[in-house]
Amino acid sequence: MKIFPSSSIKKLDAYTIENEPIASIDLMERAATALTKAITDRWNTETPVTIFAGPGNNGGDALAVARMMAEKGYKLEVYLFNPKGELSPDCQTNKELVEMMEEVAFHEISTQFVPPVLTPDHLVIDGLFGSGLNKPLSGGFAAVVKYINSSPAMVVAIDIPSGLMGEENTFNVKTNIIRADVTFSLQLPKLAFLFAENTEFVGEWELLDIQLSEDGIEETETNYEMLEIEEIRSLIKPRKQFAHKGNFGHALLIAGSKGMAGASVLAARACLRSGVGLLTVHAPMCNNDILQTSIPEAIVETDANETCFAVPTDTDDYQAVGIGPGLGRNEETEAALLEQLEHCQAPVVVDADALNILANHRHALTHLPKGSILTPHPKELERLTGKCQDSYERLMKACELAHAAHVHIVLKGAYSAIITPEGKCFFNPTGNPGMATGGSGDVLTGVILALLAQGYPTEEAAKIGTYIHGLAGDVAQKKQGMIGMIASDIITCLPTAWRLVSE
Ligand SMILES: NC(=O)C1=CN([C@@H]2O[C@H](COP(=O)(O)OP(=O)(O)OC[C@H]3O[C@@H](n4cnc5c(N)ncnc54)[C@H](OP(=O)(O)O)[C@@H]3O)[C@@H](O)[C@H]2O)[C@H](O)CC1
Ligand SMILES: [K+]
Repeated sequence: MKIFPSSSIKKLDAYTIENEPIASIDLMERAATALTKAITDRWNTETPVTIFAGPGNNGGDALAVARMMAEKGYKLEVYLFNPKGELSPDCQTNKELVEMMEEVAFHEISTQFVPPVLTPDHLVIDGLFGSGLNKPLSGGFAAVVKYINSSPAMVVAIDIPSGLMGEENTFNVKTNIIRADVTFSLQLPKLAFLFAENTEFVGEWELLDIQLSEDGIEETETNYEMLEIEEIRSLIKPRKQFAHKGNFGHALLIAGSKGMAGASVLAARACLRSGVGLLTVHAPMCNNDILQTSIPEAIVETDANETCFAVPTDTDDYQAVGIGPGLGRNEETEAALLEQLEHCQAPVVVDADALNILANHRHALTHLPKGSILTPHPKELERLTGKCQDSYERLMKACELAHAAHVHIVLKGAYSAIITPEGKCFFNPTGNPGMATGGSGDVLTGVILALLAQGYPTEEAAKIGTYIHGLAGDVAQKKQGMIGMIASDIITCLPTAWRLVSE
């Protein structure tokens, strides 16, 4: 599913209006019908409703919703803010329609605004500004937003909370943004919904289909997309009847140190549960017995060092390498890692301590093996790129890094982003907060490593791996609950996740 910037949404509206064809006012009617259904499905006619409408089409939507809800018997009060004495044509039309309705208490505000009483029983519908917002709110509009935010009422935002920009909010005035409980967004999600710090404004979000032109969506370019199960399913290669383990690659995992054997065990198990033909784990001597007993399916190759990765190994026989989980960061390991990366031909998944070491040796980032993937969480990314103020800046910096280093990046978190060297970002919808637990990242490394070893192109390996990892987390959450689940449960649920997308 594509995610468009506000400018493209305007063009898409225009495309739909011209090519469906549909009159602009009828498209608004369609949006309002979907909004009214979504709102009236959740709140009954007993709910006192106060609607705040702005001068543009977001306000037009709100006024049309007011009319439709009044027709259904809701008790409504409507405030239309028109400080410039100028409304968009469709907003004007809907104003005239709602003004005529006796059952609606309608107020048009040009200067003085006496705020209505809002109780915990009230539902506020925010239709002040939508995708047409072009600067942070200030003055009278900011005062209205603050009033709504300070009230105990439930707040539903139309399309996007008023005051929130669709993409970048780094320099926005946070106190002047509506804090919605629910956002009913039209057709497609906005990039801003995917950033953790905007949850306080967006609340729960739901998409409403208003049948914008499919051709228009198809033709309009964007760098942002949400992954969907159909795409992932189409990428997974079926196994041939006469397949043997040689067809599914030999992966090398370089992981673990004294006290951190667990990270290597988790990554190795996840790799084996993701279809790899063979797996060798390169580990310090002290972890040999642990690995041999806990993962009989893996081959163990011991490092010459007792406690850490210290001697690079030959990677010629492997189709992919995973490096980093539980590796530690001592000097010997640093040197070994840099040398290992320099001489490796196979694509590498670089995670955890390997990323932290690279942060101290950034020059090494620019000669990583072709097809490599970095899997940082936000802190690890910032060690590589420098501090970021918010998720948008972090995403932009990750894009710059992917471009400069010619690597793919999986920026982990809710809606993990898979970033290509060309600057495309694919957001992952699977996963849940139960996965925010130690070892969860090691599992992802193992899954992606398995896919690279099986010969999946880098972008596909990153997309499938991230999606499946989240899906396994969702299956685990259903079984164990968010609080009780641990990283091993994600591995246990990998087979179910694979079946869900491949059968
Ligand atoms: N396809 C769809 O998604 C559909 C969307 N609809 C709805 O339309 C809005 C977008 O409507 P638009 O008219 O483009 O924009 P807004 O309603 O958000 O606001 C535009 C007006 O707001 C003024 N403005 C912008 N920023 C500020 C600000 N910081 N302070 C004060 N005023 C501001 C702007 O005036 P300018 O003179 O600055 O240009 C405009 O007057 C979308 O979100 C949906 O809700 C359709 O109804 C159906 C299809
Ligand atoms: K809004």
